[in-house]
Amino acid sequence: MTSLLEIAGIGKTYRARERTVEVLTAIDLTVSEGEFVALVGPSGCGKTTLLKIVAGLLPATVGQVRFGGRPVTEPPPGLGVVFQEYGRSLYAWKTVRQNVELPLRHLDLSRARRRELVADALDAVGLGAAGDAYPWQLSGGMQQRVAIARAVAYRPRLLLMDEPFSAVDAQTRADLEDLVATLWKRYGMTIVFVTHDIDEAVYLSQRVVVLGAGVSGVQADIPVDLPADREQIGTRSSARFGELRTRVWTQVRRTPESEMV
Ligand SMILES: Nc1ncnc2c1ncn2[C@@H]1O[C@H](COP(=O)(O)OP(=O)(O)OP(=O)(O)O)[C@@H](O)[C@H]1O
Repeated sequence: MTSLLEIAGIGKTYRARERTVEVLTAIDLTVSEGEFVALVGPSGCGKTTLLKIVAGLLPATVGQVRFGGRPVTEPPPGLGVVFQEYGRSLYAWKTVRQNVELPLRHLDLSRARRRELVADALDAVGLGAAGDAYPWQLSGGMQQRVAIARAVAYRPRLLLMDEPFSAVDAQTRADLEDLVATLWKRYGMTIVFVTHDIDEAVYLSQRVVVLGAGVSGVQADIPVDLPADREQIGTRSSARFGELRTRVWTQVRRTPESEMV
């Protein structure tokens, strides 16, 4: 597989008045085209910071990110992002359809093609009938489906997701996890998924990357050799799932100040 994303020697130090905080040190990570990678680590270890650097939203202090072979210096085309705070990422005064269509307006597409992509994305997330609704008329889980539809309508090569399901109830969360797994296969995207939830990381991904607080480099990179077809009850109750979650937990707990839930 060819590598789509190359993170090389990334370090980030935040400087605020007299205080400096070194958040990331010497992070090297390569993600292949089509891979699903989960990123976990204790609270404050810099997961969101790393995602923002990869997205071109924040400059690194040292190191380089390459996406599709090109250095990332600003948000690159072909990259989509879904954050936790979906409520704030949707425009309340625009309909669901208009929200999903918005990023497509920057692309050189005919109106008919744009409409086709929006309809396909809304169907894919199970909201084919909700195009005329406004976000505030929808439940939290449905709003997050809109945010996901908006990202996939754009057909990104790489989708970055930052704790996208931490604000929804357990049942909705399970449904959204399965939705993302289906979309990943359907669109052939590469996904980097940040989560606090180790079981979620193992359930969804092909590889779990552990970042440590105050640790130089990636702490662990654990392949998830579960069958490709996963199912909430069967997969999570398998012996191999249990072994993998224990391995990831052990790595996360090795880091000081662990605050994992
Ligand atoms: N703009 C900023 N200025 C100064 N410090 C910052 C800034 N943004 C983040 N930090 C600090 O950097 C550290 C890492 O934050 P970040 O949000 O990347 O971690 P995280 O692993 O995603 O945390 P969580 O799991 O709690 O979301 C934290 O200590 C945070 O307080």
